[in-house]
Amino acid sequence: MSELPPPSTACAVFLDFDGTLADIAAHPQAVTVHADIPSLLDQLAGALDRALAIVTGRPIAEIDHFLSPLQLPAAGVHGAERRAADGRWHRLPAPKLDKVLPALRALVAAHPGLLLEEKSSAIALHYRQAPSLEAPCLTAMTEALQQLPDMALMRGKQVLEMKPRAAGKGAAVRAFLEEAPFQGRCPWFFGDDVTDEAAFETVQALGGIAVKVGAGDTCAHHRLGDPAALQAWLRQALATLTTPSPASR
Ligand SMILES: O=P(O)(O)OC[C@H]1O[C@H](O[C@H]2O[C@H](CO)[C@@H](O)[C@H](O)[C@H]2O)[C@H](O)[C@@H](O)[C@@H]1O
Repeated sequence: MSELPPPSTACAVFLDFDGTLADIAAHPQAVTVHADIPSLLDQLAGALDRALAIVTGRPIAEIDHFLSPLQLPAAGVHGAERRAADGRWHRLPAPKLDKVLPALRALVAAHPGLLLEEKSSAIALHYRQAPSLEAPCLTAMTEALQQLPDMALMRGKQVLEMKPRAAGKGAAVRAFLEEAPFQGRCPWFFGDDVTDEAAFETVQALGGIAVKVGAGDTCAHHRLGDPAALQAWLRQALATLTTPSPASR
């Protein structure tokens, strides 16, 4: 791991949400975002010519809710949906999740500790409140996957997620980087989870900076301890980018 270099106004910043901008909570809706985060992100985006985006497994609508009133460029559902900086939406075709939902709903109904998140193009089966049920959850998701060959299984933090094979955080970052205001900038990606590794690989292959937030194996060359450390870095980055250099005073 090496020390983070100072940011410059030529960066594009990409931020994961859960475990990165916000601490992990007992339930997906129990997450809280520090009160000054929307304003901080808005100011930082301003210093970067708006080249700042959220790249998350959640639907973009949920990110808008947590960061309200701020609406940033965003990739949601692991890249299955994307709102570009010009406000245009890009969505992969919705998979036929109806084929597998009844069996997964039945599993969750039989075990109140489990939680099923039904997204437009993905399904997340959470077992944070019932960790002993990880194995049956894996069996159920593996069986479901056999009916949906265009979907892939990912293991997140106490969650098993099924998302379109064509969707990924690396591809989402590449898509942003083909468009203004991201194009031509040095990409920085901050994430905490195995689902962020594809984005880490992508930005490092492009000469950018990958930052793992928290513990765990990673291909990222840089690390911050936790979401609080990221928030401190964001505040420092804003100060660095908005303080005139001595030469320009
Ligand atoms: O890509 P991310 O922004 O990191 O989103 C990944 C998944 O995060 C959420 O689940 C995780 O966070 C929850 C709240 O802290 C926690 O309760 C859960 O155990 C974690 O797995 C979210 O619910 C998923 O939809 C995201 O895909």
